Amino acid sequence: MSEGCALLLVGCGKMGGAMLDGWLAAGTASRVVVVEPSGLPESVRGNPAVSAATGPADLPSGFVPDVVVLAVKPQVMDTVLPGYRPLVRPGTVFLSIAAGKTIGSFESLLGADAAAPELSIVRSMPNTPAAIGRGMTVAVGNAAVTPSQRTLCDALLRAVGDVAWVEDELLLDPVTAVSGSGPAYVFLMVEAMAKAGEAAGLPAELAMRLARATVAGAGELMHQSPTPAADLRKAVTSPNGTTQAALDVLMAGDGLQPLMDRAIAAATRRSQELAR
Ligand SMILES: NC(=O)C1=CN([C@@H]2O[C@H](COP(=O)(O)OP(=O)(O)OC[C@H]3O[C@@H](n4cnc5c(N)ncnc54)[C@H](OP(=O)(O)O)[C@@H]3O)[C@@H](O)[C@H]2O)C=CC1
Ligand SMILES: O=C(O)[C@@H]1CCC=N1
Repeated sequence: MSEGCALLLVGCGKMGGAMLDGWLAAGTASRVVVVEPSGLPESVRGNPAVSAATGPADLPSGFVPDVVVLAVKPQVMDTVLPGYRPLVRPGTVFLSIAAGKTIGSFESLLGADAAAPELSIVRSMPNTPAAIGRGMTVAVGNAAVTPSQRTLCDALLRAVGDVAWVEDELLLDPVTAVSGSGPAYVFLMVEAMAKAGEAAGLPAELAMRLARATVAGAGELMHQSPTPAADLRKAVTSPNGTTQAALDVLMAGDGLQPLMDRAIAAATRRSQELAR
């Protein structure tokens, strides 16, 4: 279904660029036009399937995208999107990856009646492991999205990792807080483990090497094993051993859980604010 789709990518920074590499590697898009102030990223220069445009008025003549991927920052979406109104047509689906921006806001920015059957919009939230095909994306579509458009968007998102579809758009705020922003929390944990290792006497370089390898190895173990995370944790924890001593701190009433609860709540609130 998705073979050979024509794609317009608006914004090719960290996230758009990572996804573009995945689509080209998987062959999910056969023709891509990229609108990005810095031009085409290095990784796609010279690829005959990809061309650059400076804006909506500069698209190749006769180019009719099946999908318009919106990958600019939420803060500039309101100024950028109205320029793409002429692309609204029954066969084209708009696929956003922007944090916070709601389906309702896209409907008004694209200038179509919210009830217009031809304005197909999918709002999604990927994450940066998409760069290595190990992303996690959650998506929700409006009523106008046809089964084939949903299949097409699913194929694009699946080319860079796993995909879950939800019916309730409000879930996208906590989704953003958990999986969209989540990689940053894990990288911070590596930094914190390395710093704590240094404080305990390890040379800085060795501490960072241990922290990085441990988080990467534990992540890969979890990826390859169907065992629940709590059981993987218990398998490390010998009764009255070293892990137990650390977990008594991390799992105390003032340990990791209340901290994570606050962090996720703050990110969820920020996602809700970005909608305004
Ligand atoms: N980074 C992440 O982990 C994730 C990001 N997202 C979402 O992805 C979107 C992009 O984020 P991210 O890739 O991190 O940000 P980036 O800043 O790396 O990418 C956005 C790109 O859009 C470009 N841009 C600005 N104005 C225009 C325009 N008028 N037309 C086309 N391109 C334009 C920017 O160029 P310039 O820098 O020159 O302004 C920039 O290169 C955001 O909406 C974010 O919420 C979603 C999930 C995860
Ligand atoms: O920080 C942000 O707003 C974006 C959305 C999720 C990850 N990065």
